[in-house]
Amino acid sequence: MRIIKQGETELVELTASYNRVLAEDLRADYDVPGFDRSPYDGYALRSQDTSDQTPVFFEVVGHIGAGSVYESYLEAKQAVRIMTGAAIPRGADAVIMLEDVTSFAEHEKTFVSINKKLYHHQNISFQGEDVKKGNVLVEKGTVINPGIIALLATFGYAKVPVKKKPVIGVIATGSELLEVDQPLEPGKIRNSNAYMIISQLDRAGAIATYYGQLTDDVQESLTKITSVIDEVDYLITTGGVSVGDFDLLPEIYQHLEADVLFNKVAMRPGSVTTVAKMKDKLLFGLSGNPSACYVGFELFTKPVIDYFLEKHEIGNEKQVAILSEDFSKKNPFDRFIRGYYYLEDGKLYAGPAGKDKSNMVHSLAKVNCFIHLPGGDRGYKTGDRVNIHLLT
Ligand SMILES: Nc1nc2c(c(=O)[nH]1)N[C@H]1C(S)=C(S)[C@@H](COP(=O)(O)OP(=O)(O)OC[C@H]3O[C@@H](n4cnc5c(N)ncnc54)[C@H](O)[C@@H]3O)O[C@H]1N2
Ligand code: MOO
Ligand SMILES: [Mg+2]
Repeated sequence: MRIIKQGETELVELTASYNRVLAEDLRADYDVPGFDRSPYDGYALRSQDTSDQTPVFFEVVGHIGAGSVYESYLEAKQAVRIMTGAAIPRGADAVIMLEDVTSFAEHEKTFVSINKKLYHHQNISFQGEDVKKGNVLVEKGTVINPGIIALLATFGYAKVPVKKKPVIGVIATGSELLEVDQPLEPGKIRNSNAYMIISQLDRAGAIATYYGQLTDDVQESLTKITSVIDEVDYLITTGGVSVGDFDLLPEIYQHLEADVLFNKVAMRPGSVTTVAKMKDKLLFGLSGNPSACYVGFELFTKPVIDYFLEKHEIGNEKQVAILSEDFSKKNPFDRFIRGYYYLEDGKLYAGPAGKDKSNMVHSLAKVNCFIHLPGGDRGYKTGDRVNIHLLT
């Protein structure tokens, strides 16, 4: 976090601002409502003229819908037929609903008979009762949701200042990899990590640029990384970071003269997660194992994206849940179980989303959280309270 940069601001159309990160405080530059208005279809009148002892007849002197204004001043025993959202006429201090009056005509004038005492300010939606001018309504760093879109429109943001998305390159490494449209061959597998990461990047609010897959060849990898590094803010590779004969990333970092910040993490899965710094760019060396790759991204890349976007919350939201299954095997390292959380009877539970091995892919389909089990000399039991990281 200390060495990474934060992104710039750009203006986007209001309709394109959903899910983006607000780059400036959203401040009210006028009261909402901007004028006292009627919350009902009815008649605006002076409450002092009403009575519950005897019916009072009011002359209907005007008729306004939302968007129109009654220009005159309302006098004693006068009423203006007014629709929901229309400005309260000057002189009026209350509104009676249409259902509560009887209207009749006499000498080409219209009257309403009212049999009810209204109080001062009854049924008025006041200027500023929703939003007061000058208030900060949404702080910068907030992800824009549909409600915020409504506020942005209310305050005239045809263009919205949002944080620029980081551009993050994705490269898959491994001579065993086939592209998704290729038929299977002996010993080979389809590259799933790249597409998984591209969608994780999308979910995290970044722009993914996919540079394809490379074989385990130092020169090929060096050429590729060098040629694309200037196009991106950060670069993610998957595979080749462990200690195997064809795990070439450590050597590649050396050739690139990248500063390896760490190349092992005391956790499972994702223990091989490596991060190196090259000029002002970070190179994320995520594991080739699908589950380890997924976890490495969420724990290490996602927070960097959040920071770049200057979000309020860095990293995934944490909660405490009740464990729904035993994890009796003790483990010296912290584990991040690919989990599934659910609410039942008002309580939050979490259990494994499938088999918990770092080389497995099936459990990722159901995962909506990680269950963080700190390493130590004991296992965990059903009913234990555990921290979870929400992924939704
Ligand atoms: N002697 C040791 N062996 C291993 C260790 C160790 O500490 N000592 N660590 C293990 C752990 S933990 C992990 S995790 C893996 C990490 O492997 P790499 O990051 O080097 O990844 P690869 O060797 O390239 O591939 C591992 C595995 O994942 C498959 N893979 C690779 N790329 C993709 C992709 N794009 N889509 C789907 N699957 C992919 C690959 O075929 C391998 O099966 O190392 C352990 N070994
Ligand atoms: O990185 Mo490995 O997945 O710890 O299993
Ligand atoms: Mg390997």
